[in-house]
Amino acid sequence: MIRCEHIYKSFDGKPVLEDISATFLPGEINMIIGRSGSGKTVLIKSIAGLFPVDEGEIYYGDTLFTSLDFRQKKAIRRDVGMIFQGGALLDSSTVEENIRFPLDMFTGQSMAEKRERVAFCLHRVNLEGAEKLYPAELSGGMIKRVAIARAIVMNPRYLFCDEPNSGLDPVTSNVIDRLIYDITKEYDITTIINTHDMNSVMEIGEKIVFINQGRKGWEGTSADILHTDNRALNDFVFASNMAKKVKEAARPQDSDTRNASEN
Ligand SMILES: Nc1ncnc2c1ncn2[C@@H]1O[C@H](COP(=O)(O)OP(=O)(O)OP(=O)(O)O)[C@@H](O)[C@H]1O
Repeated sequence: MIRCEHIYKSFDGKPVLEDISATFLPGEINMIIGRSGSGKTVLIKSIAGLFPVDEGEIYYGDTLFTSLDFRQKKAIRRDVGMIFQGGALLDSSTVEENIRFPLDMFTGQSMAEKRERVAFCLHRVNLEGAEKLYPAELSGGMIKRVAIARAIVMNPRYLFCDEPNSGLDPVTSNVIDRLIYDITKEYDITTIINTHDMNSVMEIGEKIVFINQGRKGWEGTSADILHTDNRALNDFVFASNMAKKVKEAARPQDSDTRNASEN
């Protein structure tokens, strides 16, 4: 579990996050949604410890992460897997070297042990046999799968994904979503995903936190989103005509309501 209490963060005096509190549970797909520039990336990077917060507390389980020194934070980071926009693979390293990187950094395992673990993770993301390929030889969907394999190679308890579907077609996006969902359930990971992809929210989202101009605008389940009165959230969710039509189709017709109350 990860818990944020009253997080504030500003850059050069400009507030970006104001009074954000939220709890993210293990074994669940927790999603942070909001418009471009609302502060999602700054929030997930603050939670991951990549940005120091100005005020507030972040707990990993019972551990107050924000009070730890560098060495103690590094120990917690062993339990964290991250997937960044674009995949963030090392272009001059093979798939195997990219996935092995956290093992090289954090463990004293033998090369045989590391190879075995890399092979297992590649199998888990359906990329067996891709060990010797370079990132330039991979499709966008394959790059994301390698990034997922690298993120899970250390058996993380926490998984942070910043726009994991950016640049992917809808079908490949669904494959990546399903993979992240399955891994989260399989290993009981506390997964936090930043997205503005409403399809992902409805497909795999469980706990949703809506950030509006740096503040928490709403939180609830993906099912609740369709019925909220929150204006800013509705403007965000139903920005596309297709989404509006889906909502209208889901709404009971006036005649249905009348019939129901008459019966
Ligand atoms: N390192 C930084 N230095 C200064 N300002 C920053 C920095 N990182 C982010 N910001 C500012 O913080 C605000 C929120 O940015 P952030 O990247 O968190 O938005 P976002 O919701 O993730 O947007 P998107 O969906 O487009 O990725 C923006 O105004 C941005 O310019």
